[in-house]
Amino acid sequence: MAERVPTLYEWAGGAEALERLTEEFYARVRKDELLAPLFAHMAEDHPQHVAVFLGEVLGGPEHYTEHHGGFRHMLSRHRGRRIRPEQRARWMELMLEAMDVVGLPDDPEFRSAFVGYLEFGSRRAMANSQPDAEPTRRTTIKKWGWGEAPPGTD
Ligand code: HEM
Repeated sequence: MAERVPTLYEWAGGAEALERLTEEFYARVRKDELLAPLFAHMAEDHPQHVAVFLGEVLGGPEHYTEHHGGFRHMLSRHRGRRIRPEQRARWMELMLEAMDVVGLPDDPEFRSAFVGYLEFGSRRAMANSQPDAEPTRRTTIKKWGWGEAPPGTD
């Protein structure tokens, strides 16, 4: 029987690896002139909550849905923030740096899948943060997988 393909969450190193990622990322955000103003009032546990959210997206436990208000709560935190394209681009840049610094797996299969999600999520966050954003029908967190290149792909 074929072995089960690990989830992106498992491959990344689980909750602990994602927490290291978001701690490193928000340390950079706090010092960044484009992003710091947007996050000036974030709670102490914001990095940890985003790690839990990402874990759920990547196929880990559904703890953001069960304990942190779920998809609609995440949406409400972006609403009205008017994220600008250059802020989104910087957000991606700092995420990519943080991934390398904390040593997330750097195989092409994992990175392309994870970065694919971050491009998707950050563009959705930016769109939903505009004052004229269309209401979102989705109520549950979207899951992300390996896409075209699961581990072991030639
Ligand atoms: C894949 C992309 C993204 C994900 C998964 C994500 C996830 C989240 C989550 C889960 C929260 C709520 C945290 C909580 O429950 O406490 C949040 C809040 C927030 N996000 Fe995002 N986000 C993304 C992209 C962005 C981008 C691109 C920006 C801006 C450049 C942004 C700005 C914010 C801000 C300002 C908050 C509120 C912070 C506060 O509480 O003061 N997000 N995000």
